[in-house]
Amino acid sequence: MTQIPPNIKREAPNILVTGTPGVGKSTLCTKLAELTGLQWLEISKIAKDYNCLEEYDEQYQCPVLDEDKLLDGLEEVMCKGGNIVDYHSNEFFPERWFDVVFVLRADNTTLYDRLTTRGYTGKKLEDNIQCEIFQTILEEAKSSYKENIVHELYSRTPEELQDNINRICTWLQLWFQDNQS
Ligand SMILES: Nc1ncnc2c1ncn2[C@@H]1O[C@H](COP(=O)(O)OP(=O)(O)O)[C@@H](O)[C@H]1O
Repeated sequence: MTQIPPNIKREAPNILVTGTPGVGKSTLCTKLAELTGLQWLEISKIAKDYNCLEEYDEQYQCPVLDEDKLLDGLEEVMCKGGNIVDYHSNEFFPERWFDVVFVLRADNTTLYDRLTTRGYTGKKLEDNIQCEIFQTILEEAKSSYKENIVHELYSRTPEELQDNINRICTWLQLWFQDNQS
C-alpha cells in the first residue's frame, strides 16, 4: 500500500462516523455533508461501485470486503482531508486517517424497529441488535483510535440528530481555528 508520511498537513479534517447498521450514520452524514461541504464517503457504496467486494458470507448475509483494495483506493483522498467516512466497522482503517471518530448509538427498541423496517429478519436482525447491546462498535473504536478522539453520540430522535450535527459543526470550527496556517 502507498504510504504518505503522516505529518503532511491536511487541508481539512477527516471524520469517521461509525456504529451498528441502523443507528443513523447515513442520515447524519448526508446532513453534515450538505452543511459543511465535506465529502461523504459511504464505504458500503464505494466498495460496491469499485469492486471491493469478495465472496458472499452466508452466515452474516453480506459480502466480504476486500479491505486492502479499498484502503489503497482511498489513500490519496484521505491524505488530502475533508472527508466524512461512514461505515459500520472501523478497526481496519489506518488510525492516522482520522482526526475524530463519532460512534452513533441507538437503544434496542429503536434499532429493532429501524432494522425490521429495512427488512432485516432472523440471525441478521439478532446479530445487529446484539452488536448494539454489547456496544461492539464503540469498543472497537476505543481500541483502534486514541480514546480522546472517540465520541459516543445517541441518535434516537430528530432532536438528538440536530444536537449531534451542532456538536460536530462546533468541533469542525475549532479544528479550523487550531489548524489555520
Ligand atoms: N436521529 C434520528 N431520529 C429519528 N430517526 C432516525 C434518526 N437517525 C436515523 N433515523 C432513521 O433510522 C433509519 C436508519 O438510519 P440510517 O441513517 O440509514 O442508518 P445507518 O446509515 O446507520 O444504517 C432511517 O429510516 C432514518 O430515517
